[in-house]
Amino acid sequence: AGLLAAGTAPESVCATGHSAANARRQEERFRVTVTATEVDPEANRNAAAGADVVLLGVKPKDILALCREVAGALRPGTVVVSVAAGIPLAAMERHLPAEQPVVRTMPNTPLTVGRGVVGMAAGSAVTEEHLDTVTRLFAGSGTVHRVAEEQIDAVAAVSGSGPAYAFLLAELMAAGGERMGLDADLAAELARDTVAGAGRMLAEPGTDAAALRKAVTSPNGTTEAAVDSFLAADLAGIIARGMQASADRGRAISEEYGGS
Ligand SMILES: NC(=O)c1ccc[n+]([C@@H]2O[C@H](COP(=O)([O-])OP(=O)(O)OC[C@H]3O[C@@H](n4cnc5c(N)ncnc54)[C@H](O)[C@@H]3O)[C@@H](O)[C@H]2O)c1
Ligand code: PRO
Repeated sequence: AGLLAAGTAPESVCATGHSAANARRQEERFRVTVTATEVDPEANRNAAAGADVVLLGVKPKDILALCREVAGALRPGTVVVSVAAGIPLAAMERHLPAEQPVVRTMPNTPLTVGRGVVGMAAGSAVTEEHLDTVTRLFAGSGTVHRVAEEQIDAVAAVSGSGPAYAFLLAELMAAGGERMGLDADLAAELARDTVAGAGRMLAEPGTDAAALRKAVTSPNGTTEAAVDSFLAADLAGIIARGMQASADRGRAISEEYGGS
């Protein structure tokens, strides 16, 4: 969805997946070619053979097997792009032909609505031209940031996993509203629209989260009471520890699945 929103022509995309039924659904939804490995065991290799860019979107535990599967089909200049959390560039490079350009990315789901964020780190055979190609793929549906690979786990902790934190906030605000006697549907709608509206304000150029928060916080008013209560309960520490857990999990995935 993000690639198409960014302007990639549907007829230039060949996607693959396991299930034939799901492949048909995705073809209808996105108007791209989708082939299923349960019907054609060569689906991944055939898709890779014709591609300028191969985007690997499987679970981290499956990435290296997929690299081995498509390795023999890749053309020398084809850029392999991974979105997998935790899987190091060096591990993918070990399972692909020598000198294959590999780019490790950390995207997020708001790409599907044109407001995504992507962190991107370059493998050893990647040129500026390859990075420009990958940047163009994502840039129409979000912002793309080049980072050192050592920073990708931190990018995942902020922006890769980040949408879930905002959705969790909406869930918890809805539960809080219900607890105070609001109808469940009304509480959910108020919370959802509030998080979405605040996101829209943050998306305006030149805005600053702290300044927007202060504009809502009247001295000695209701917001101040809530914010003081959050901070007294160490919300800052809670968020920092959660983000550290995300980054730690990235490193653990590297050790679990990226070492061989
Ligand atoms: N969901 C996110 O917000 C997000 C953000 C950044 C990165 N990622 C990364 O995206 C990847 C996918 O995560 P997900 O949660 O979307 O998983 P998912 O299970 O929803 O998607 C994986 C897909 O890969 C298909 N698949 C598995 N093995 C295959 C194979 N050998 N050939 C073809 N298709 C195959 C599955 O059928 C499935 O459709 C992970 O590596 C994750 O780290 C996800
Ligand atoms: N989703 C993936 C995960 O939860 C990577 C960041 C967002 O592991």
